Amino acid sequence: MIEGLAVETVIGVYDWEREVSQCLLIDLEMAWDNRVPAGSDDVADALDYAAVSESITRYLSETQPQLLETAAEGVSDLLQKKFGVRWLRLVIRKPGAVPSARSVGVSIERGVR
Ligand SMILES: Nc1nc2c(c(=O)[nH]1)N=C([C@H](O)[C@@H](O)CO)CN2
Repeated sequence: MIEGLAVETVIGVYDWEREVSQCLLIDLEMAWDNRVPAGSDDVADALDYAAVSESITRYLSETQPQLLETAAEGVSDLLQKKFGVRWLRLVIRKPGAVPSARSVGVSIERGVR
């Protein structure tokens, strides 16, 4: 699980948004058989949350999508292909995008538990 991962990137549909960096907040739940790393005590058997966090940050910094939906589907594909995650629930929030709301964002669930 990863909660509140802050990623700075260019994100948004308006012209002014293509000129600035904004912060996204990411919450992520992922299915993984934790009995294997618990038995081996080896991070190589675990879903390394540091590596996952770094990959998400790099991916969003490089792709600079317009929509949160595009960002969410791209991150989901990345995690399934690169890390073999078979199920995930992902929330991407864009704080401040709607000033009268505490936060707005998208939530997706992909794969099979
Ligand atoms: N469903 C979405 N609606 C909107 C998005 C989005 O990514 N998904 N983005 C914007 C703008 O970029 C907005 O965040 C600027 O404040 C508007 N609606």
